Amino acid sequence: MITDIRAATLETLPDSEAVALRMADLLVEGILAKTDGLFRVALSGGSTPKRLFEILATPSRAKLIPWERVEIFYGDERHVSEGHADSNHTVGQSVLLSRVPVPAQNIHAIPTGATVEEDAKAYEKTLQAAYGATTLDPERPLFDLVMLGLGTDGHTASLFPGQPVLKERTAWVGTAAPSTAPYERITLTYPAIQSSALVVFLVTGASKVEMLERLVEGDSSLPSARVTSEGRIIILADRAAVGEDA
Ligand SMILES: O=C(O)[C@H](O)[C@@H](O)[C@H](O)[C@H](O)COP(=O)(O)O
Repeated sequence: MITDIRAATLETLPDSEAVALRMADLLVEGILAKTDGLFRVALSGGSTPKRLFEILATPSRAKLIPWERVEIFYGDERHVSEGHADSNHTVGQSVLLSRVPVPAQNIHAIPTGATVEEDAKAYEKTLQAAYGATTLDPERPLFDLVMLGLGTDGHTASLFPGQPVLKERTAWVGTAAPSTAPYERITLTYPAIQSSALVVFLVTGASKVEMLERLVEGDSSLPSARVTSEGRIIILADRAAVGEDA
């Protein structure tokens, strides 16, 4: 049964630290509950996840996780050279992945060394190899957890307003060239995000008040509000993003 954003659970937490801690708990719970195969997670980009990554890398938390059973993907990537400061993988690698014993073969950065179309195709092949099929089975989600952020224009991953990739219903990975953000982008498409047991939005800060309100209302003019899941959708927001701190 497909869940849409209007059926999402909104959890309001005191501050961004509490949001990061709650996300860390959800990840630990999910990983420990997974008994058949690797726990496949798509990390979100931008600045919000950084504190979560720091928390997961702290020894007291890291030792709770059987990292050999975790397989890391990204929801999207900026099409910049490997190691570029604005790359989502550069942040993920430096703040978390280089500090925990997740096997290197379980880490799948989105390639950025060829053309954006070639790299998107290559990433789709990586996803299909991990999944073991080239078509998505609604009964068998591609991801155990997809983490998403919320942009101040209502985008999520790199599903930006007005981009052709919003119409993609077959490919698992697409590209975007938003005029409102630097760099070309590679992104999971809606069908790939929908193939998930759990989608969690992380939304913090007063700058997100308007978009969070419209997301929760299911305003389908926002790309983020068109996200669906074969499983559950949770929105973790702090009081500032909900507008309670005003
Ligand atoms: O690559 C990216 O930028 C992200 O994937 C993007 O979708 C991000 O999650 C939102 O723009 C929120 O970004 P902040 O967390 O920095 O507000």
